[in-house]
Amino acid sequence: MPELSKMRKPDVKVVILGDMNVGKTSLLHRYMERKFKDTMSTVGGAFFLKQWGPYNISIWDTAGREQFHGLGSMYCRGAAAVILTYDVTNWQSLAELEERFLSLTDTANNDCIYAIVGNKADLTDPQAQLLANQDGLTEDQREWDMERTGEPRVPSACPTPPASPISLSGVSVNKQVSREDAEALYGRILRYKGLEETNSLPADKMCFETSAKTGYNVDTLFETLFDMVLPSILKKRTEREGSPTVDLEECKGTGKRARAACC
Ligand SMILES: Nc1nc2c(ncn2[C@@H]2O[C@H](COP(=O)(O)OP(=O)(O)OP(=O)(O)O)[C@@H](O)[C@H]2O)c(=O)[nH]1
Ligand SMILES: [Mg+2]
Repeated sequence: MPELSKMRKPDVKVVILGDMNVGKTSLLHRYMERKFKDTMSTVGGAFFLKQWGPYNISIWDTAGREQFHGLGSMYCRGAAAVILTYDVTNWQSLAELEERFLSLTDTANNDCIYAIVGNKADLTDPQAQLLANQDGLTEDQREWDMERTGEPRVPSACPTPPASPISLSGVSVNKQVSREDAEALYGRILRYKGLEETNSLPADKMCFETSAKTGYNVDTLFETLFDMVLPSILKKRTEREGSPTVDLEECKGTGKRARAACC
């Protein structure tokens, strides 16, 4: 763990919330370390620092266990984005977002962005089992090739998507939460926050289905959010430094491939 005094100062804060076991820590490992690895149920919270172009984004992983619930609103204080995570195979995990986690976001910034994320899509969606990348390789296969040869593998033939989840892994789990359910929750969150749907980011842009296991949609989720919090970063910097104008377009997406740093 790096010394606190040597750490870069975060420009903006993103928090990931949700019930225990939905895969919050796994999503962060997948994004920051490009790996799906064994996890322990999170105790308290953990903090990752991501360099995004010239900016530093802190991403806070939180514990879903009831006993740590009281810490949630502390982690959300000053957040520019909150990722509300559920498990697509577990209806209750979506319900918990509204019943238990939404009120924790009262301490977030007024212009905080909310994303709703259904994880474990690999258990219900054949596309997510394979990963959405064009070569059909999983992130782990790609990483392994790169480490071994220094080159990405050229696929010999275009992979044919499997007909059903059963033909891929032999595991088929019922999907309990549909995209429509998640989008309906997004609408209720906007109402809870007193925001007009017409003036807010649309539900279909803010609801994601991901798989920390295969990497499906994980980069898209984080990188979409990072682009969306740029105005927040720029506003904060302008307030701090008193600089009058910043070219948003110039800064946008500059760090797309920056490697993760974590503490
Ligand atoms: N199939 C599948 N399993 C997953 C996925 N993400 C996480 N898991 C598994 O789900 C379990 C819980 O994952 P965690 O990342 O520890 O969950 P968490 O939300 O951080 O849980 P707490 O820290 O207790 O709040 C682990 O056994 C993971 O291996 C996924 O995308 N697909
Ligand atoms: Mg965890």
